[in-house]
Amino acid sequence: MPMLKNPSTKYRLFKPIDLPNRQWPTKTLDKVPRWLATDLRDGNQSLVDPMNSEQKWRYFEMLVGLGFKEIEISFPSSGDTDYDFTRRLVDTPDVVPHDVALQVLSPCRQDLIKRTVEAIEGAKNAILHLYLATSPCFQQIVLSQSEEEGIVLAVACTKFARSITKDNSSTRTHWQYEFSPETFSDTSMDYAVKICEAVKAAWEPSESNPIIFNLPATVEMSTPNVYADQIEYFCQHITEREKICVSLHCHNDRGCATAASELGQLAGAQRVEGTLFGNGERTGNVDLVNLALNLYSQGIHPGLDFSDINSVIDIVEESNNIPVHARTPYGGSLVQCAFSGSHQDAIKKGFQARKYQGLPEKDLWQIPYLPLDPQDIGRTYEAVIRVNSQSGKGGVAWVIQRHLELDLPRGLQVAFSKIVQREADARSKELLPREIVKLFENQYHLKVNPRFTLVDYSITPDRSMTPLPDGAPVEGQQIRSQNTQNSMRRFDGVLDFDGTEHKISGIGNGALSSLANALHSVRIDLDVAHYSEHAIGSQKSRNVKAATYIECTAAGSNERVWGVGIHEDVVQASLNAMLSAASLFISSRPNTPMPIQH
Ligand SMILES: CC(=O)SCCNC(=O)CCNC(=O)[C@H](O)C(C)(C)COP(=O)(O)OP(=O)(O)OC[C@H]1O[C@@H](n2cnc3c(N)ncnc32)[C@H](O)[C@@H]1OP(=O)(O)O
Ligand SMILES: CC(C)C(=O)C(=O)O
Ligand SMILES: [Mg+2]
Repeated sequence: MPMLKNPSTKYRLFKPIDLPNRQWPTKTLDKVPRWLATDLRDGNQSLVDPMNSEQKWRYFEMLVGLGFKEIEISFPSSGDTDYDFTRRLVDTPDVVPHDVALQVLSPCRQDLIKRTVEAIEGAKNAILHLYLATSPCFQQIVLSQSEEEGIVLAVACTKFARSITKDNSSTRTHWQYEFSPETFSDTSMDYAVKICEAVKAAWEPSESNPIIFNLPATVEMSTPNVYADQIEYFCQHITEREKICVSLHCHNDRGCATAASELGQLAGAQRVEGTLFGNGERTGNVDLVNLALNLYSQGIHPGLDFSDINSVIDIVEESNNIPVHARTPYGGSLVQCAFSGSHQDAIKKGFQARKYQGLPEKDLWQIPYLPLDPQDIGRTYEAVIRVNSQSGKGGVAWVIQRHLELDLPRGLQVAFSKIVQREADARSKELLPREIVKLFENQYHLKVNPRFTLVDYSITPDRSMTPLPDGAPVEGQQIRSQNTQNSMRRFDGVLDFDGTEHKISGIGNGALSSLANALHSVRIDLDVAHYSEHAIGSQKSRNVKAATYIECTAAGSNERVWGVGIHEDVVQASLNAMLSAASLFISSRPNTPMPIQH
């Protein structure tokens, strides 16, 4: 068995900055940032097979449809695909809405900046984005550059960029400028501020057209609070703050990109760069769906429309050729779904309370275990509860309720859930709703004929006032009274038992009890212990039926069986329920002698 090596000489604890008066911990995230989607650049550059022009086009249209106003569309100097795509977007009328700015990225190299500007020139609104790494690690290892040389290069490139963009008198574009001190989160804060001051002086931003300083956690190096400190430090120390838009660009190496982006906003950032579902280099960029819906589920509209999240997922998955993980916040296929019994029970009670109990703030979403209403992102309640061997009665009852409109009484929930549990254990897999419904219909003979069926019957007032035979059931309070004047009823009928007909008759104080009494003659001695009913179907369509549930105890034993009957006629529904229980009873006792032939 290999042992994880001692890391203490190989890796270092990240050294936090000293920020004694930090303000961000007491702030609340209640503002919507400027969103920048970099799926078509940072996301795209990390794919095994980068998107082709058609895929980029479709993705771009989706981003616009979702409401993004700033979209990083390409790295035009990387090659023809990105360059041509950029030009195609710029040159095709009516594709880019007037209020959408197209962002393009270039390294600090004049030839590449020139090509980048050529690609985007003519766009109504463009953001030219340059990057240069500022951490000691990158300066020493990658760029072979001193801090001073870095500043000189950044300033020279900014001035060059300026000369061919906003200072170019023939430009048709409204230019914004973004500078990213790449690897900001591993940079000395004083140096980060210093290089940005120099870039700012070179660009000369205004309040109405601020420069964007995008402060990336190019590689996530620390806990999110440290990143927030760095952002607050930068915001405190950079001058002319009103001419600056501070932007975040968090990667997810430690799995904290969402937290870092949220805390970074508390620390003063106004803008967030990321991708849908967090595609991007290595573990990805911050997930903008996550951030946006975090705001939404706090009652703040993020300005992005994820009301049809499944369509978004389809396009993202097809374009990236990477599946959205089932546990991805909000979007994952299993995120609004519970398998475990106690979660299902709580969710079911939550929906019941929402429907039936006038909760104090009736519109407020208060469903246990579901922080967001699945319908808000275009999902239904159907799959909120799914059933496997970890599930309980509540989950099973939910499925039956949603698919058959049956509100099973608690005892029946318990009884049926045992059957489902057995089946799920035996199969070691999830039971689909249609399989659960079929189990229920088979168990209670809703579709298949019960072993007992009534070929013919009549229920008449018992004028003979015959005394009740021994053991004839007296219907309980919950049993519907059939007659107030003469409480006794006589049941006469022909019963088919497994293909053989039997004449039966009995007396009781209602239809149900007279049938139960009549069943004595075929050696079925059942007492009704529970009876309940409700209507199903819509009153409007006049397609209303009665659903009846009875629980019977076998005379002289503790055995209990449930029966379910559904019929347009309420009396027939209760007789069906009785026969359903009787069928279950006889099937549960393989050694029961055949009923007496008449
Ligand atoms: C953190 C980020 O996501 S940054 C964005 C990264 N995205 C991409 O790289 C995708 C597109 N890239 C490309 O198509 C290519 O890498 C190009 C066109 C930019 C450059 O290609 P090449 O000239 O072949 O250079 P190559 O990719 O091998 O190496 C990068 C070079 O740029 C230098 N470099 C790296 N970052 C920067 C920068 N921000 N500014 C200037 N030069 C830089 C490196 O030091 C290296 O220089 P060297 O050749 O003198 O050692
Ligand atoms: C280009 C920059 C912003 C980048 O993608 C990063 O640092 O991660
Ligand atoms: Mg990045």
